[in-house]
Amino acid sequence: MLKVDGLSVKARNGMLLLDNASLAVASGHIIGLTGASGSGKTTLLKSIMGMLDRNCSMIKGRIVVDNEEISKLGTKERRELCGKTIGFIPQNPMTAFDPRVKIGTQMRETLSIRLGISKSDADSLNAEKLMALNLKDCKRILRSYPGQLSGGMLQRIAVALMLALQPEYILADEPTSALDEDNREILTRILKKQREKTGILFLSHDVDALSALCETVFVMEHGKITETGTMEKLLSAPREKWTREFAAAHRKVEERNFIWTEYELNA
Ligand SMILES: Nc1ncnc2c1ncn2[C@@H]1O[C@H](COP(=O)(O)OP(=O)(O)OP(=O)(O)O)[C@@H](O)[C@H]1O
Repeated sequence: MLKVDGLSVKARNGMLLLDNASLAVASGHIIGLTGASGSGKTTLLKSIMGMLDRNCSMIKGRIVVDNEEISKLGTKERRELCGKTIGFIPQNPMTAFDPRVKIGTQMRETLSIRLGISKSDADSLNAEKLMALNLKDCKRILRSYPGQLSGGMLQRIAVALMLALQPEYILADEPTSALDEDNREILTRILKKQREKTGILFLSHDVDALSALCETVFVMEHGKITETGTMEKLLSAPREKWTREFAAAHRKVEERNFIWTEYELNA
């Protein structure tokens, strides 16, 4: 179980980025986290990863993974958890890779160091996972530098690496944001399958993905968890301001789609 317990994070300028936030992710479950832009979702993930910006610090609370309070560990021990115990799919895929090194080299080194496997085994595992994510041109991808690939491709490569590493917990920050419809569906299917052996914290504004994947969705506003429930319940009976607006916006999209479909049928 990965538990965030009463976490508060403050920036040096005095701004409270997280305010007594608590949630838990158990293996075999996908927990959703949504909320307005700037409400603190990424800060929560960075806190779990031990990757808070230098001008920010935890002022209260605990982060516990499988009964170990990881927020008490030093930087080096914390870094060792990255990849094997906790995997991170960042929101901006460009930040996931070193722009100076070819993708194939980065993936190979990550797997051979983290999993202790040979470079050729790492190459085969990488190719297999890239194919699973619909990146069929994997030879070219492995020979490319990050800047030669699209945002959507880099996002899927970050997911492929995560699948190869098989961490106990995955923190995914808007993993579908740069993907087209087909690839969003493929990723949703893969994460659903991955849930069997992993606990996943899934940050998203994508109602379809949140509904398809998450049993419980947490809503964050101004650094606080304000509301929790199934996506269906949050949309049909929202309590708090942001959730009400989010549900209303979703209804409008659905109505527009409905009108468009009717129009198409009558045209
Ligand atoms: N290093 C920092 N110093 C000061 N303020 C920061 C820092 N990092 C983030 N913030 C502020 O903290 C708030 C929360 O940011 P965060 O990136 O966690 O939000 P978010 O919910 O992930 O947003 P989005 O959905 O747009 O990614 C924002 O107001 C942001 O400007």
